[in-house]
Parts: sequence; structure tokens; C-alpha cells
Amino acid sequence: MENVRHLTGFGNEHASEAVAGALPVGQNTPQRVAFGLYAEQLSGTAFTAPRGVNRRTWMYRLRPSAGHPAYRPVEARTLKSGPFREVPPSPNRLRWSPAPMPTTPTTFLEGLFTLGGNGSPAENAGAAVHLYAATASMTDTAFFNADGEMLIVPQSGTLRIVTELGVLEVPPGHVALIPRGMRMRVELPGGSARGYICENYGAQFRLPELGPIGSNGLANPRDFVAPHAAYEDVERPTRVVQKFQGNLWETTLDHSPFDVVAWHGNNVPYTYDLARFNTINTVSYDHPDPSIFTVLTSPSDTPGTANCDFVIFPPRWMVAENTFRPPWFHRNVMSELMGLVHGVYDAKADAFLPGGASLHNCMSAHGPDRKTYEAAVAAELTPKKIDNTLAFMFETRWVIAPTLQAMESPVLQKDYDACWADLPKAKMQSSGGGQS
Ligand SMILES: O=C(O)Cc1cc(O)ccc1O
Ligand SMILES: [Fe+2]
Repeated sequence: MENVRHLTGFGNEHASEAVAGALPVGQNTPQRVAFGLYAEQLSGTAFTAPRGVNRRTWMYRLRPSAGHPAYRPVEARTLKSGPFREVPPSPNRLRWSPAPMPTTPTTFLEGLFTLGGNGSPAENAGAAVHLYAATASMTDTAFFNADGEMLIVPQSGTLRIVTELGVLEVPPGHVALIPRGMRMRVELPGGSARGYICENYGAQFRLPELGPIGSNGLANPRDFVAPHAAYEDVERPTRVVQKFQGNLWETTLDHSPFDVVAWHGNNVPYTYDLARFNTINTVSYDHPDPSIFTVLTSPSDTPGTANCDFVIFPPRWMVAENTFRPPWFHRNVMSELMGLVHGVYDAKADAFLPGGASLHNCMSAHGPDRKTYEAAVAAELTPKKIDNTLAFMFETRWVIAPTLQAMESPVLQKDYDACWADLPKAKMQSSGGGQS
């Protein structure tokens, strides 16, 4: 009964205690909490947010978080933040090969490299896209992000993420969602790890509406897993680093901040196994819009126009008749940043590599590369499984401005445009209505 050990269900009111009797019954703040624990609330939405989206968690801890010395600024190095104004946002299609792993010991926090983003923490809107490449576990260090929640997409190497509410194991193929402000420490059981992060400055990610799909499908709520309470009673100097309005600040505690003995609430970290995604696709003709593959969405103030969608392209059967089956040629109002966890993406036969990334901003013309196009128009349309692949996209209503370091990166591909060059001209009958 492995499942009994998990707390499941997206947005649920979870409760967990590492020590029996630590969690108050029937109220949040008794005059005296069991064992002398301190009650502390972490909110993820305004107190008055509508009930359906309101998120907060109550923690019962050895010491209140308030007991800390002043934070002092520290260098953020390759971690950048909105507003993204270092370089004019490029209308060009951009693609990066995977960056080499660091050759010196580098933690998750030290190895963050920002590709680009939009909006800013000050506006509570937009998102940033970071890559991480780590070769060392964080030790006696905790990090929290006051600027937004973080959706972590491992590409290689399992992450063990210690959070205030418990421990998450996140192998490639799974994702983790860490609420704004929640302390975390990232350990590497396999010694190294690489992946992608969407730092969401806007409204918290949630499950998309299902409309005519009905009451089941896509990412089912029950497959999101929250940790059990687990605490450290450690009296050792611990660095706490926070990202606040784009800058990093740090202070030192004389104890571990992972000292929450019990908690209850719905503002919690989650993991989700993307293999659980219930993929829906055409069984008749034509390639649907990729919104059909939305795992999580962060809405903006305009209904149906996301601050950021997290979309995946998982293994699936392709059965469409009389159809060009791969993604079509298109120019979108929304901007698209893509990554690849493993395998080959069905629009790009070449050079879109696991650990790499591509950026197709608002109105930039893109779609299948020439090799994909030629294979798809020639293909015999028997049922075929697209297998052993996992690509994803962060899609956002605002243009994603790359950072200077992303534009100057040696792994920025110089010849991406060439994959659409030399597509043969259509052969019109000369009797048609064309003018010459
Ligand atoms: O550009 C891409 O590869 C992403 C994408 C996939 C798809 O199936 C349809 C549209 C789209 O933007
Ligand atoms: Fe696209």
C-alpha cells in the first residue's frame, strides 16, 4: 500500500504530522501549541482571494521563521530577473544546444542560468525561464523565492528537494512545483542533474478547465503528490538565500529552517509524473492546437489568455487520416519556449536536443523543419506511436526577452533558420488565377 504514504490531490486541504499530536485539532492557533511549537501561516494568495483559488498553509515549527538576522545582498551571477531589458527582444527564431555540465562543484542554486522571460516580480505578472546544471548537493543552505513559484522540469538526474513541508523525489519525466516563499534545499542523489525551471511571477499554476472534455482527463488531480511532514532538529549555521525583486539576499541562521513538525493546508509543494498525463488527440483528422496538451496553467487577467501555460508533447498514438500529422507551420500571438527531456520532438528531426531549448516569439514563423515536412507528406498514414519522447513548452501571452548571456552563449545555434530553408515551392498548374 505504497500510496497510503502519499498525500495526493491537486489543491486539496492536506494535513501531515511527523510526530503524533503535533498538529492542532479544530483550530490553527491554540494559545499553547503542542510541545511549544510555533504556529506560522504561509499564504500563496491574498487573504481575500476567491475560495476556489485561495491557498495557504499552517506550519508548526521548532522556531518561527521571523527569528533571523538581516539579509544582505549577494551576487546573483547568471540568475537574472524581470524586467528583461538587457537586449532588444529578438524577432528571430532562436535555439540553444545543451550547455556542457560545470567542471567545478556547482549546486542547483549556483548553477541557475536564466535564458529569458517577461513581466517582472514587481508587477506580479510574467515568467522567467532558467536552466539548471548542478554537480553538488546544497549543504547547510536553504533557498526561497519571494518572486514567484517554481515549476522544475528535470532533464537528467534525480532531484531530492527538501522543503519545509517534507521531501520530494523528482526524477526526469516528473515535475515539481514549489510555492512562492517555501524554503528548499536541492540534493543530488545521483551526483549531477540538469533541467529547466519556469519561475512564475503571476497567478499560481492550476489545472486547466476541461470544457467539453468532461470531468476527467489531461492531468488528473489525484496524481499530484505532496510530501509528508519531515523535520530537521539541527543546530548548525545555515545560510538562507532568497530571491527578492530580482536580487539575491542572504542571512545565516544558527539552525536548520527545515524544522516544521506538522502542517496543514493547500499551499504545498507537489510532484507530478508526466507519464500519468491522460493525452487527448485527434482520432479523425487534423493536428489539434497544442493547448490540448496543457498540464498546468497560470491565468492572466484576460480569460483564456495565459500568463503561462505548461504544455507537454508526450508519447501518443497518431492515427489522423488524410492529415499532415506533425505540428503545422504557424505564426502565433503567444510566445513559445520549448525544451526536451528525452527523445526526438515530432516537429524537429534534427538538432533540437535533450537539455537544449528553442524560442519562437510572438508572430515568428515556425513549424516542422524541412526533413520533418518531407517525411510527413510522404508518410503512409497507418496508426503510429510517437514513443520514447518528452518535449514541453512554456507558452505565454508576453514576448520572452532573452538575456544578454543567452544571446552571447556559445551554445546558441548560429544556423537555426537553415532548417526551414529550401522548402520547395508549390507547383501550381499554369492555368490558375495567379499573376506573374
Ligand atoms: O511550435 C511548436 O512546435 C509547438 C507547437 C506544437 C503544436 O503541435 C502546434 C503548435 C505549436 O506551436
Ligand atoms: Fe509553435
